[in-house]
Amino acid sequence: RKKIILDCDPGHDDAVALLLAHGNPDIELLAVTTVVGNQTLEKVTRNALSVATIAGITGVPFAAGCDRPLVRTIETAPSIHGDSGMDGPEQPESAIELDPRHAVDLIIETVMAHEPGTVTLVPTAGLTNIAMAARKEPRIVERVKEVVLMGGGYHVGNWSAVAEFNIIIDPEAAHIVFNEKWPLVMVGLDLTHQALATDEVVDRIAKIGTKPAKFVMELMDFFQKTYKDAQGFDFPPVHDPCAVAYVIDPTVMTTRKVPVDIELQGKLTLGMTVADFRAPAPDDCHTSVAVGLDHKKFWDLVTDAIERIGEPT
Ligand SMILES: Nc1ccc([C@@H]2N[C@H](CO)[C@@H](O)[C@H]2O)cc1
Ligand SMILES: [Ca+2]
Repeated sequence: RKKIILDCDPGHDDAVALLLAHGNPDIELLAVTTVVGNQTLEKVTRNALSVATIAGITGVPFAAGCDRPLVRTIETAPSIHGDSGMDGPEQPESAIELDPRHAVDLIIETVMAHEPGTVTLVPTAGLTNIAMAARKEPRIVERVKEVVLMGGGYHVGNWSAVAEFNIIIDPEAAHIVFNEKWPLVMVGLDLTHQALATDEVVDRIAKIGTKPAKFVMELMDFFQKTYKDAQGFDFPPVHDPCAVAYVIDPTVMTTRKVPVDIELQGKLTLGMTVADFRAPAPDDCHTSVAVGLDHKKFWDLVTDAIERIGEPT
């Protein structure tokens, strides 16, 4: 099974990523960590524990991490995720206790406790925790199997004309993460804007008929409304589970090996993930970007995972 640490900011799509990681039999979820992003750290952490309660996730440590970016001020996304960060469904009170460790320490300890080259980091939020972990314990960089992150976009932005939210809210952290020499797959908006929760997809999920399926339905209903109002999409792109799907089955998408770096100075381009498609890619290129999604294979993975979760509570 593939061992992963999910670093997230639930977030409607983070919640689906967590359900996919929990429900898919090929994934061993070693730890879940939260970071400020879609909403404040307190809110996204509460949301993560709510999802764990609904999905019946036990025996997996959940730890909260950084409550603000490395340098800049906090910027959240209530226009998309609402005031709670996961508006739409009723939120259960969670009985799950947070791990007392800081997320950065949980990430470091988990990576160092497993064989080199066996743990994949799956960030689906700003990269503050990941950058801090690499600075506090540089040995994790060569020990991690790979970083598969939802973030960025080589031709698409959503928080500025050319920058994606997870990158631009902490561009200094992203610069650190993209410039460490670990293998890194950027699952950016170019890919995730193909992962639309169409009516057909939502109907498939509704037919599962369990509480977790109903929870996802209510998430998608809210997400569809805000994505329509805020970004003019007919259906919401469910970004974060695309990163988990790649870890499960890399054939779910095509990728290109290209150098990527993060703009830190540009007035118009701050936070842009600049990908250099000029051929040939340097031999020591450690970054790839996701290009084309197999939509059916992706949604098959998501609906299968929700079915496997069943009715845990
Ligand atoms: N408009 C908007 C802003 C932030 C996000 C969150 N950031 C990433 C997509 O930009 C995902 O991880 C998602 O949780 C999605 C839409
Ligand atoms: Ca997210």
